Amino acid sequence: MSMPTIREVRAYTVRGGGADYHDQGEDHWIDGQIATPMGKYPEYRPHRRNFGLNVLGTLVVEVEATDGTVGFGVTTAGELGAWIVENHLARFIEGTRASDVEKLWDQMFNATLFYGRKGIVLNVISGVDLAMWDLLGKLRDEPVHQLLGGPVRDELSFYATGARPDLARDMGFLGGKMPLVHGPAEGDDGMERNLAHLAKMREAVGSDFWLMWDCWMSLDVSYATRLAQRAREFDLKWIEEALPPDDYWGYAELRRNVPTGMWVNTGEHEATRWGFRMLLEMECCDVIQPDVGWCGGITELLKISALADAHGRYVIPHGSSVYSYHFVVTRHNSPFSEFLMMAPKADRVVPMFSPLLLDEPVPENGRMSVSQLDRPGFGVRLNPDCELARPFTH
Ligand SMILES: C[C@H](O)[C@H](O)[C@@H](O)[C@@H](O)C(=O)O
Ligand SMILES: [Mg+2]
Repeated sequence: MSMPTIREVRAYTVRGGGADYHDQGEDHWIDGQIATPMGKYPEYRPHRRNFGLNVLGTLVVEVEATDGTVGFGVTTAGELGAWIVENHLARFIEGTRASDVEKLWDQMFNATLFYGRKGIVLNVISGVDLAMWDLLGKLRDEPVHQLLGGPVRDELSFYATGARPDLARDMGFLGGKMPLVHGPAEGDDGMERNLAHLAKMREAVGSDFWLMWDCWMSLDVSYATRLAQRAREFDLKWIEEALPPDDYWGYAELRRNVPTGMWVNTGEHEATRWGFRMLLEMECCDVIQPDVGWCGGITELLKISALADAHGRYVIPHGSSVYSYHFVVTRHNSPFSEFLMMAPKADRVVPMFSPLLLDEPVPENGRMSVSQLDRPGFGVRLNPDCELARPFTH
């Protein structure tokens, strides 16, 4: 088969869930009080929408091949991302061979280096890259996991992220990762309240269930060290993203400080092989957690993962639903996956990118068979009920 080229790229935005899963209505657990780097300002403490966690919205990138086949990818980037795709990246995408993902990635990254490197530009590059892999799978009539070398196991197993690990246990998950509620600005009282909550959850779930804390970049080395040491009593499995992403030195120190056996995990706000090289070479963490929609897409995640493997580290991607599943199932050093509980009360399993995608598989009893991923590309469709806007055209 001769490989078609890309005829057109289109960038759309959509609000309310989807890839910007923090873009939820009121009373969602994900927007309750959670420790954040903005928690030192009392007015921005009660919920994260206050300081604009949901400002970006979802970016949907569609790539249409000359034979009419359309691939798409989603990420968190909204209008800003749409502008970058339409006004800058389109020149590299259109006319490229649908299988030339490496060359396209290299061109997009190098052409944006003067204002990119991390953050929203890498989200956008990731979105385009996911669209290209989806297209390639559809053109070859194969799931993306086959394009990546094929599954190394028959099923995926999941831990749940949400406010109710006690309910996640009953739903069959391996463990529950809770948001830390109180940050350093809330002093000793906040520390005691965090520990009391962990104690209560350990009591509720028993001893054979993982419990973790997601600290969402909110702590400093001293607070995180004290928290981790005191959490040992309650068998905390890992402490996640305890520090700001640029504090590689702090992570290395924290990793030396935590009790033996407790993991220090991080990386969901890190990007590219160079960012992860810092985390790995500086021995910042036990597990890296790249988000395939933010770190550079599948093309870059393959490199990050190989680097982690050479350092003897697990790669447990952050969220990202099918975009993660197709990758995780092909890697020996990705033995389990995250599932984000997007039901407002974290009391039932709903698709992670709801309502944007149709056919999005979800775990049952904490597991998912690879056969649920056996559709061309990433195997999902855009929900026609979600109103897409195309703010810019080129
Ligand atoms: C619960 C955390 O604060 C984030 O909302 C969560 O999305 C992320 O950090 C995660 O690891 O899933
Ligand atoms: Mg996290």
